[in-house]
Amino acid sequence: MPYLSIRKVSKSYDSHVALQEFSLELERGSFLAIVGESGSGKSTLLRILAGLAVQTTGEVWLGDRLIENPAKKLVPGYDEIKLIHQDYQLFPNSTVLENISRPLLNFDPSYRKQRVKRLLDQLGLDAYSERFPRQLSGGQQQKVAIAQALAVEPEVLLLDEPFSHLDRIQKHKLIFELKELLHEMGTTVIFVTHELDDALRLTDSILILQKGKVVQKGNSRDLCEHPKTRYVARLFSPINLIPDRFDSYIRPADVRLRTKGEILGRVVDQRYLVHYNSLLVQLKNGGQVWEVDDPFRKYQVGDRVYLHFDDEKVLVLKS
Ligand SMILES: Nc1ncnc2c1ncn2[C@@H]1O[C@H](COP(=O)(O)OP(=O)(O)OP(=O)(O)O)[C@@H](O)[C@H]1O
Repeated sequence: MPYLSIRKVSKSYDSHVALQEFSLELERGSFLAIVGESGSGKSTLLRILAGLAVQTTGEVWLGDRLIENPAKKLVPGYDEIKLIHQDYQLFPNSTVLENISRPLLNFDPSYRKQRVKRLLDQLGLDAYSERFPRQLSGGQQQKVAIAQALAVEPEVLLLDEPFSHLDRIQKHKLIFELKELLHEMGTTVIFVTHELDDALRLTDSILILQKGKVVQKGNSRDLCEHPKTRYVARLFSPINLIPDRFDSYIRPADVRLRTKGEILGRVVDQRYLVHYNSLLVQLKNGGQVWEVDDPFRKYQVGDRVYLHFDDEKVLVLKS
């Protein structure tokens, strides 16, 4: 039986449709990442799911409970569903321990103490419990905000790009730690981001939003091999438009470099990457520039190269 059920939810601001009719069912304890560019409606959806924004149509159900929006509920939001976004607000004059304790003020003091101790331990914050937020790094502050949201043991955690203040290494470490912790707690998680790489570090279950509309849902392999739009294809790698063939594209990794052949070009740039060199090749006819992988690091700027690809690797993408 689906646990979180989103039924025909949509949102318009005057005549602007921020989210087209959206339906989704999630099992308890499952993880989903929603990937979309800026303005695609990700935050709008999460705020509706958390009961913090009024939808134009549709309903959200958690088990057999209807999630009421602020038009119906005097105190918006639910303890069962927590939303964390990048602009978390910690209490500046409270210590880490006090910040994490706050949501638990109405709980039994011994439970509160034990719960906060566990969260400090789980998020690796023990050493900082007596510090104030200003005495912490961005990553540590973000962990405190996460601990605060987890204090009441929400059943659903909605993550709205909460790691965007962190550098790549810190971010990936935190996603990894959080993934283990949330699986252990059995939390149902929806993570929205515009970075596919971040999404895939948390889960392989991906939904792509474009201009307020779901364009595709699946795992990374489905999406990479059978993208429905150019945007979905480009989340994985650049794509090169094939001359004289409508809406046909090829990925840099699917182009082979030869010294003889059909499509002639000249290498105009070369970048050293961990598994291959990435080349920019200017095509002779038309002057278009292709991005091509050179796995044997064979070619230099100025070299003439011929480009080959198998037809089965061609992606036909109309939008
Ligand atoms: N209060 C509002 N009034 C009018 N339009 C709004 C309002 N909030 C959001 N929008 C519009 O709705 C659309 C979706 O916004 P939303 O914030 O959900 O996108 P997003 O995918 O979360 O973007 P980002 O990644 O930049 O946060 C955008 O076009 C935005 O301008």
